Parts: sequence; structure tokens; C-alpha cells
Amino acid sequence: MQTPTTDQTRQLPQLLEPRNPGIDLDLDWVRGLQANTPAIGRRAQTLPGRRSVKKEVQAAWLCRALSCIDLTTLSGDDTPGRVHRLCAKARQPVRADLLHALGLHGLTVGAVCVYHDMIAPALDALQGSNIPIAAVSAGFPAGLSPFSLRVAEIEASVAAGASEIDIVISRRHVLTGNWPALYDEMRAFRRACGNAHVKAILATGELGSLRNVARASLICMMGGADFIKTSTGKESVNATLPVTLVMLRAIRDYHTRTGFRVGYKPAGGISKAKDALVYLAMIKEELGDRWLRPDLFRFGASSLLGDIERQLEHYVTGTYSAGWRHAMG
Ligand SMILES: O=C[C@H](O)COP(=O)(O)O
Repeated sequence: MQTPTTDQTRQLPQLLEPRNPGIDLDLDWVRGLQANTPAIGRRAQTLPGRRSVKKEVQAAWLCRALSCIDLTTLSGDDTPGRVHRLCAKARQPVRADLLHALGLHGLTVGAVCVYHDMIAPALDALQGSNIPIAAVSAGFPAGLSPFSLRVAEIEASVAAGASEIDIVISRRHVLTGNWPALYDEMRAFRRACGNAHVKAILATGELGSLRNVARASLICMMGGADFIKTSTGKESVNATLPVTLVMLRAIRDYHTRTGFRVGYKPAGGISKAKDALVYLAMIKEELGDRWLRPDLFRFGASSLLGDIERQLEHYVTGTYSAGWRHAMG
């Protein structure tokens, strides 16, 4: 993989990729999906040991990972000041001298991800940067508020300037096997998003089985999701490699059968550069290089960027800086 230049990451995808419009609900396809849990577990366990990248290739992969981060703050004590600081980091995620040494300029994260009330400060702080704002929505994180309010919340966030909406699905529809209800919900959320891209958060840690993860992934894609996302970051189990494998394979099947590419966003608990590299390797193996760009891949992470910056600093200078120097992000 080559080190990305600024605008490879941002312009190319929009030129190439049509949005997934969704398809009619196909219950036979959904019910036919199975997940071989022991085999998935074995594959997920062996991948980290089998794939490693070093030196300049590793630095290039880390820059790619960085360009795919949805830099996130989703705390009850978020303030405009915190969001402004986060956005400053999103605009310049790596120190200028390090970027220069890496031969890069204008590297930014994929998006900034916030609650609805923080869209305005984010818009203000990101002016002129081209960095999209993603808003979590639809009763995030539990998704248990009245349906009409969840739809209204999406519409309000789009009106406020979010160009990406991360919705949570109703886990109960999955747990009770009510696939038509999940499909209708996804369809309605997609409609409410209009031109904003919609990421469907499955909250996989609450879905009970990998087979349910596979089926929920497929339903959300049939309903028109632009991305499927593992977790809110608030469940007790968030992104994992087995779940990733299942979701990537669902994306691959959907692409094979419909021709539409749906993006993938693992989120929650991903805070180490070495873990990010494992995710990239898995995506490269399962889906191919096309998915390793910000229009089809994001990390949902509040604290991954700091470790990536630290590793890049080590690559450039040969020494590690203290973790506290990379506190934000
Ligand atoms: O969608 C993003 C997640 O909420 C971030 O989770 P994290 O704080 O564990 O990185």
C-alpha cells in the first residue's frame, strides 16, 4: 500500500462509488445465512500472528488508518471547547514536522463524530476543512426512544449540518427475529437521512450470536445502509475480530449479489495502532484494497489517534514520546 496523499483519500471515492440504495427484503437470503462460530474464531485468532508490516510500509498503513478515523467524542460532559480541541486535532492529526518528514501534507482524519448538540461547534471549528461531521442518532446508544422522535432526531441532525448519521438499530427486532420490522426501520432511517450517508450501528455485543450479526448486517444493507458499524462504544463488548469477519463477509456477499459496496466501521475499544493494523489486514484479505479508503472504511475511536501519532513519531525520530503528549484523540 502506498502512503496516501491528501486528496486521494477524499476525492477518488466520490467519483467512483454509487450509494447503496438498498433492495427489496429477501427473507430467504436472510434466513439462509449461518455463521460457523468455531471456524470464525480460529481465523480471527490466527490473523494477528500471520500478518505484520514493518518500517515504511507500517508507517504508510498507519497514515491510512489515521485517514479513516471517525475522531469521536460521545460523553455526557462534552462541551463546545472540547469539540473545538477535537476538531483542531482532526484538521492536524500529526505534528507538522512529522508530516514533513513523512513526505505528506494535508493529512486529516475521516470525520469527526459527535452528539447532535455538538454539531454546531464542530461545524464552526471545521470550516473550510472538508472534514465531514458524523452525528450519532436515533436514540443513541440504546435506540429505545419513540420511533417518531428517532426519525425527527435524524432529520434535525441533517438540517444542522451533519453529512453522516450513525443510527442505532432496535436490538429487540434482531433478538425476536422480526426481520421485516428491522428492514422497515432501516428504510425509514435511510429516508430521513436524505443525502447524508447513514451508518447502521448493530451493537453486536447485544445481538446474542454471530448468526444474528450476519443477518442484521444483511437486513441493514437491504434497507439502504451506506455503512454497517459494530458498536456504540457503550456496550460491554464492542468491536471484535470475529464480529468483523462476519460483517465483512456479509458486505462481500451483498456486493457479489447486488453490485453495491457498503462500508464497514468497527467502533469501541480500538485504541492501539497495532490493533488498527490487524483490522486493515483483515479488510485487505476479505474485501480487497478498494475498501481501505475513508469512503468505505472508518474506525470509530476516541483514543486511537494518539497511539498512531506516537508510532509515527517513533518511525521518524527513533524514540517514543510520553503518552500524555498525545492526550487528545
Ligand atoms: O463510535 C465510536 C465509539 O463510541 C468510540 O469508542 P471508544 O471511545 O471506545 O474509542
